Amino acid sequence: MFDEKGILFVLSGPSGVGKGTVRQRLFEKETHLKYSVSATTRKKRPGETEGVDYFYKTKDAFKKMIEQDELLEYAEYVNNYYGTPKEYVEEQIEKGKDVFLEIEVQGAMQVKRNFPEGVFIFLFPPSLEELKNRIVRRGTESNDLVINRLKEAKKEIDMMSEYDYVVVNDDVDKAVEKVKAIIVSEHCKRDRIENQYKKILEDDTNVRTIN
Ligand SMILES: Nc1ncnc2c1ncn2[C@@H]1O[C@H](COP(=O)(O)OP(=O)(O)OP(=O)(O)O)[C@@H](O)[C@H]1O
Ligand SMILES: Nc1nc2c(ncn2[C@@H]2O[C@H](COP(=O)(O)O)[C@@H](O)[C@H]2O)c(=O)[nH]1
Repeated sequence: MFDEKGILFVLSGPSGVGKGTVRQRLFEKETHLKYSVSATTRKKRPGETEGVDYFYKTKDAFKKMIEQDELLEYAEYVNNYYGTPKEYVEEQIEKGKDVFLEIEVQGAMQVKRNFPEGVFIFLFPPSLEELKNRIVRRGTESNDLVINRLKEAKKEIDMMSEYDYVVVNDDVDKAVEKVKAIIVSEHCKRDRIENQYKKILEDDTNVRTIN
């Protein structure tokens, strides 16, 4: 009702916790959200599509994006670069659209520094064992890479207190409902703080007479 700018929602958490799964289910229900497709230097996995899952870049092309200040944030994660193209996010927020980022923790902390009005949600695994099982079951990483991702996971979980919200992903539907509730709650908050209420306080025309 009162919002002019959109809200930036940042979902992060360790690899394999279910960020992509929760995000996909959320987008089936919350069609107003805009997903920011990241750039990465990692190789395309079977079933992934350029421009839908990621913009796949060489290391040189990625470094050029950094030099030209095209990224809102970026991080080196398990020997690859990942980053959020800035222009799309800024355009959508200006147009009043809510933007959703699904990124790892180092990048989320950069966004928090540069865009503190964002909303930061940490997706938490039921246990480290279940996290490991999920990455292994997904079958996209070699055993060495699973171990590297789990080592990163412990560092990432240590940063959890920096987030506005923590959602445990034991059940996907329940986790999605919680993220939806966060979105509604943040809109209610912003409606109150946008200072638009001053227009109502200054408008005397409706309180003088009936008809
Ligand atoms: N609540 C859940 N219960 C059981 N399995 C789940 C749950 N959520 C996700 N999974 C499964 O766990 C695996 C990892 O999920 P997903 O790929 O969404 O994680 P991610 O956090 O996006 O990982 P990455 O950061 O590596 O991209 C997938 O096989 C997915 O089907
Ligand atoms: N800092 C950023 N992290 C990102 C971005 N896009 C994705 N990611 C995260 O990287 C890891 C690994 O992803 P995977 O697709 O190789 O499994 C995962 O935690 C993603 O959420 C980004 O733009 N910036």
